[in-house]
Amino acid sequence: MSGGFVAVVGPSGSGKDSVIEWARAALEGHGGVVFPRRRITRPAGGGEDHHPVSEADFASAEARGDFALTWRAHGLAYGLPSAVSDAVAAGEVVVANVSREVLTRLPGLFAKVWVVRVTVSDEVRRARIIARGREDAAGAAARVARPDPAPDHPADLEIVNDGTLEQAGEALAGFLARVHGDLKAP
Ligand SMILES: Nc1ncnc2c1ncn2[C@@H]1O[C@H](COP(=O)(O)OP(=O)(O)O)[C@@H](O)[C@H]1O
Ligand SMILES: O=P(O)(O)OC[C@H]1O[C@H](OP(=O)(O)OP(=O)(O)O)[C@H](O)[C@@H]1O
Repeated sequence: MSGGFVAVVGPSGSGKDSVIEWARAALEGHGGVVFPRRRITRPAGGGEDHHPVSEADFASAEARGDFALTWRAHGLAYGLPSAVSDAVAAGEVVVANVSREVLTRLPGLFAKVWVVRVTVSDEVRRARIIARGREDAAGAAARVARPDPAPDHPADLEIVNDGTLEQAGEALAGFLARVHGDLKAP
């Protein structure tokens, strides 16, 4: 039985990484739901526990076929390791924060795909990006202004992250537990 891939998408600052981290901690020990570290050409830090890589190392890894999925945005390269494909093939549910640009590619890569869209108002987003402090003022403004590259793509779950992180995290954790349970159902 194959598993599937849960794409967590949404504009910068909507809370994707925070909600994923909350769900990861909540599902610790649950089994069958995995949260791979993204490879990003960005130095360590800034909230997400990603795997920082240089541009050169990213390009070599991409050429070797070390990635299940790659994309570029914000002047950075992002990749998910090829172990993600193996995990899905082995029946696991893999959860990752990805660009909305890759959504149309996912059904060609994984047996099952679910899309979780995280949203919040532009005012809240702007304030959260600035408070996060990862980007300089220009970088933060560019993230606020980036248009949605896939505005009409449907989602299986929408999380409006305008309440507490716990509320949003519980929504994702509950969805992941359901999806995983459905895969196991006879
Ligand atoms: N529900 C929430 N309430 C308050 N702050 C939040 C909430 N969700 C996320 N944040 C904060 O907003 C900022 C952006 O969240 P982040 O998870 O980095 O978003 P994204 O990955 O979508 O860019 C972070 O500093 C995070 O701590
Ligand atoms: O094409 P988009 O849907 O706009 O997304 C572009 C990229 O930005 C986000 O990552 P990143 O962690 O760098 O940014 P964020 O945390 O500010 O969203 C997202 O996960 C994508 O990798």
